[in-house]
Amino acid sequence: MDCVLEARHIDKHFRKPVDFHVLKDISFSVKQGEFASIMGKSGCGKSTLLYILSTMDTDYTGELFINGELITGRSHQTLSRVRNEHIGFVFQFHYLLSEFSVLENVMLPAKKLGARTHREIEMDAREKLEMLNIGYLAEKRASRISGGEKQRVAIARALINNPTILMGDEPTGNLDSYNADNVLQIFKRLKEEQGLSLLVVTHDIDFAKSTDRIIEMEDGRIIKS
Ligand SMILES: Nc1ncnc2c1ncn2[C@@H]1O[C@H](COP(=O)(O)OP(=O)(O)OP(=O)(O)O)[C@@H](O)[C@H]1O
Repeated sequence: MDCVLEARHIDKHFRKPVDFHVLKDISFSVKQGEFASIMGKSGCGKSTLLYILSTMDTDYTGELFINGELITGRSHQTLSRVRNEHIGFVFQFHYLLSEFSVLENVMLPAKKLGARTHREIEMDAREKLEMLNIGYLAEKRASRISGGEKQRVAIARALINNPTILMGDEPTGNLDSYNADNVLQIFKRLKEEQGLSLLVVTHDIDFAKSTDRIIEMEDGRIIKS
């Protein structure tokens, strides 16, 4: 598989309260094992684009391919399957369920997919936590761990269905420099050791410089990639 994600002429308007042309003819692709970042001034359309690329927003023109499969115009059921099977997502805020244990949080997306037994999922979740050096947190309540630990748990959760591509919207935006670097090193390891593809929106120039490629946006367009 060559390209894990391909955007062709993605265009989007927000119609309310007034017409606003937020994305203008966006075309680019992410290759297998590539770690790309998206940068650009606040309001240039990064999050809007990522929302489309992660199949959560279907209100656009153009074409989106994930793993070679045309995603645009498909049913909600298909989008949900593609999202669960192929895409891991890490946000600025972790959105862990605070009343559940770390292990339960990581297992949740795999239980939703329903392709494996509880035991298989639990073993995999523990392995993912170990890989991120937080195996010792498995039984803790998600509300009782630090911000940096929460983000690593969110990464383990994003990896539980073995996605083809990991997308992040400011995944280090809420972290101090130590924990931000920790997340960056984890992403680089996932790329190098597992051939994972990553696409991350960031405001952090040092983070972006550590990725394979910086896609620069301005006023709804890609100006450099
Ligand atoms: N639902 C909406 N309706 C109208 N305009 C919107 C809507 N959502 C976002 N916008 C506008 O679209 C533009 C792009 O927003 P977006 O959140 O994609 O920018 P961004 O580059 O991710 O910004 P930031 O770096 O601040 O997160 C902004 O001007 C924003 O105000």
